Amino acid sequence: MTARDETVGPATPATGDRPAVRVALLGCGVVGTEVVRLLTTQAADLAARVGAPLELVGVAVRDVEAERDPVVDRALLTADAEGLVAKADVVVEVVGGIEPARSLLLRAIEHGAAVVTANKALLAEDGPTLYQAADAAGVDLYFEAAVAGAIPLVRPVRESLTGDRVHRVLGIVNGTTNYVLDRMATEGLDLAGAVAEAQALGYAEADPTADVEGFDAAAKAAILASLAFHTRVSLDDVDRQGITSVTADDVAWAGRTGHVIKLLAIAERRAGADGAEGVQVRVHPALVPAEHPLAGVRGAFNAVFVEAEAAGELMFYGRGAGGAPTASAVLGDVVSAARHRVHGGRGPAESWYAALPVLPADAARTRYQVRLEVADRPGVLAQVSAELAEHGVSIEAVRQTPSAEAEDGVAHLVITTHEAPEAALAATVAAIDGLDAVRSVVSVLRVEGA
Ligand SMILES: NC(=O)C1=CN([C@@H]2O[C@H](COP(=O)(O)OP(=O)(O)OC[C@H]3O[C@@H](n4cnc5c(N)ncnc54)[C@H](O)[C@@H]3O)[C@@H](O)[C@H]2O)C=CC1
Ligand SMILES: N[C@@H](CC=O)C(=O)O
Ligand code: NA
Repeated sequence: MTARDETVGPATPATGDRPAVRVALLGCGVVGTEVVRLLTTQAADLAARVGAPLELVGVAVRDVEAERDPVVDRALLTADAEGLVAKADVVVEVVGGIEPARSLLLRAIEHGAAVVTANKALLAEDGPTLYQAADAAGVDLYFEAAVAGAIPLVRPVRESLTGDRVHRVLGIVNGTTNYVLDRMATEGLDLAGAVAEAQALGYAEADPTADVEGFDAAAKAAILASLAFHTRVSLDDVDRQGITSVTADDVAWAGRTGHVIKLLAIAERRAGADGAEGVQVRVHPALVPAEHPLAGVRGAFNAVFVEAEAAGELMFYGRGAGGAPTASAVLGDVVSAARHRVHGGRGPAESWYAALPVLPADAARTRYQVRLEVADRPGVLAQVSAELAEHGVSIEAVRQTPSAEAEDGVAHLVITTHEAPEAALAATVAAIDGLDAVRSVVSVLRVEGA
């Protein structure tokens, strides 16, 4: 046997006599319960990967008497979250919302604990406060679960691509709305019916506002934009439109024109009005060509494209929600933070050196599909075309069909434009709406991913 042979063989967990890394869990709902399950069932493997055992020292809950999954040891439950964070090396926050999550995380950091959170709402509203506190205390702040659940996306953008220059991030980051739009397209459901189905399946909450109004996707877009462009971007900087205005008719027409409607989050570098580079971040429903990979993202799945200078186009796909998938991302962060406790080292701090201006919504340039009900008589198309030309919006295609539902003498006009500034398109639509021959502007949807 050679000297080399003696060094190889089955791996032995190198935990030695190292003291356990104490983990505190704040919140024991959908995600928290699955975090406990992984910490419990994977304990030996996690210890081997960290180099020391992970000891769950407590689980802070609102109601210690409530019925829970048997995987949660009731002896660990406490209503004293503040007291718990003072006893931990790593604090995991899966409570959600702004307060008391923010205060608890800040308290944990003050005590010198590394923190792991899945809380996109808090990060998008007040991430810099947490980053600054973590930096001052010299502790880790990890949040892979906050964007696209199980999909490794935060770490690739924050760490793997930090040697490159990201141009654009585009994707589906909300599983609930993707499920709803998918059911509308495949089953012909209306929005309310599809949302009710999503609620019954546990995707949408009883109050589905954060998902259907695009707040959840906008928070994730703000976090991704901050990481990708080394610039502080908050929820308020995101031009946000949810899916509540998407009708069954819009979905059916999308299909007829070779598209599907998806709620997209887009963050990109753009030149502002003064020509200087800035960042534009938006969330809105958009028509995606049926052959585009995003069109094939079904059900509650997420998928995100990242376009970078040297790397080119990267695609990340998987489960963006759900207890177990989200817990997978949380545990990855726990292991990273715990390894630093055991072996030294730090995760990345906030990087906002580029401080690019966040550009207003009208800085965006996209293609559009405008659907109109018009009088079915000679010259109407020419009038509409003239308005588009007047505002510098170039037409890519026009399709005119007598509308099956419309009364006699009314035609349905579907105009697809070339890329146009949002402001020019808005002015064009207002002018078209004012034409006598135009009965109504039925819908205006952006076209992305062509
Ligand atoms: N459920 C999912 O698919 C995903 C959730 N997330 C994020 O993970 C976090 C947790 O989400 P879920 O587990 O789905 O929510 P959840 O509502 O199921 O669980 C939150 C738990 O925290 C408890 N809680 C509230 N205030 C508390 C307090 N002061 N002290 C202790 N416990 C308190 C609640 O009683 C509840 O049991 C949120 O930030 C959410 O945005 C992120 C990705 C996916
Ligand atoms: N509500 C979110 C899940 C958490 O991020 C979604 O539907 O994607
Ligand atoms: Na993720």
